[in-house]
Amino acid sequence: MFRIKYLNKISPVGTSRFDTNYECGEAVENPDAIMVRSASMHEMEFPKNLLAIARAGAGVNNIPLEKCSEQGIVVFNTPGANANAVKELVIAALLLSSRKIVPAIEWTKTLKGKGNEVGKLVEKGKGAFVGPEISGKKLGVIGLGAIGILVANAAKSLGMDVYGYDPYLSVDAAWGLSRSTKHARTLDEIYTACDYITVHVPLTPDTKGMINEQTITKMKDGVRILNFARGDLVNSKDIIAALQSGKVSSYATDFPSDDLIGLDGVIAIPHLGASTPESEDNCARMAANELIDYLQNGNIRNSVNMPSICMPRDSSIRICILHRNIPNTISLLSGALAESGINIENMQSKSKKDYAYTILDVTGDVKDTTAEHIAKLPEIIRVRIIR
Ligand SMILES: NC(=O)C1=CN([C@@H]2O[C@H](COP(=O)(O)OP(=O)(O)OC[C@H]3O[C@@H](n4cnc5c(N)ncnc54)[C@H](O)[C@@H]3O)[C@@H](O)[C@H]2O)C=CC1
Ligand SMILES: O=C(O)C(=O)COP(=O)(O)O
Repeated sequence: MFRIKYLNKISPVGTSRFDTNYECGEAVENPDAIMVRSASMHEMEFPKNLLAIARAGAGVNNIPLEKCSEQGIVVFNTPGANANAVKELVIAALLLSSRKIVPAIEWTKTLKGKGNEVGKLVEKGKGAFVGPEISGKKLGVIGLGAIGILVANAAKSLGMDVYGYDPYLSVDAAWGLSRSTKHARTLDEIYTACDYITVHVPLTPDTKGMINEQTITKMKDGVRILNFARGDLVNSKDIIAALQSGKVSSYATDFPSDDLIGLDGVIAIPHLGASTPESEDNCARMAANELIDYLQNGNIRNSVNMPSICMPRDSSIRICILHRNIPNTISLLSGALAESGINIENMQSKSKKDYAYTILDVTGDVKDTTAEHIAKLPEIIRVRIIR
């Protein structure tokens, strides 16, 4: 029996994947795995038996990754599962930031009760809400991952001239990107050329505050900035000053903060990027499948802190070992198993930065003490035997 704790509401399309071998819910104690969306886990103490955390979504800045790695907790996310939902909201925000739609709707409400005058008042007042078309304008997309690519391609099909910047662009991503996207080799190319700039990078120490006074200065006067990635990518104080001076004409964000709410030029949306039934279902399904395959088979797919390994199961006993990525660990492991008369039938080992994962399918008399014996070897973080 595995225990799964939910820290946020997770779509039943995912939770229904857990059969009677699982006890699941928000009240579950001492879990073997956690499913989470945006709840912050930084202050949490993790139980010793916690094996995995699945983020039903993309961003993992709410999870203490280093602490998880040190404690042998595999962290999964669901790459691309909510990308279309975010893309659609970003396209809406491009138009909202251009056409003054929100203040215009608010103004229209003030005409309530004016009876037959409404039509005349509309025609008289609409001049205050003129805004440019996006067709033919330059859009800079920073971060060409699952979301950035969809945004770039959709903007292209709406007639925009799209510039993309991503120094770590994956080969798969490159295949998906419209060939007409202009390759910006530096951020400055985006900053100086673009009328609209949209950010789609993860929040990390490197990207925190990347949109700030210095970078805004390089941008075109009247630039429109969109942030549907994470609030801390943009320095609030600096963007507010730039809005007030007119340097930035609009800031659309999915991450409202107290200082931004209600300011002229700010379009603040309550983190709705992934809030569609389709994306909630996709993320939950993918996250649940990742957990099930890890808990039952030791397979790792889409982990952000550990390498991916998927090995089909046969009738052997499986030993799963999370360890540090240092030379000689594999030979220590095989030596320890040989001493206990255990034969390795199949194995895979992969590393990711400082950590590595090894799956051994074995035959022989595997006792529970075997795991304890291996766990005492240097640099071993966690050992699990799956029968
Ligand atoms: N508003 C919302 O509800 C949602 C927000 N997000 C946010 O959007 C971010 C991106 O999501 P995905 O596209 O799904 O992730 P992804 O991992 O597919 O793409 C991120 C891209 O950013 C690139 N990148 C990393 N550092 C960079 C840098 N310094 N400069 C330029 N590019 C850089 C990577 O190479 C990668 O291609 C997430 O990390 C999350 O914070 C994601 C989903 C929903
Ligand atoms: O996937 C992401 O990174 C998101 O920001 C979506 O967050 P949510 O699952 O809607 O709380």
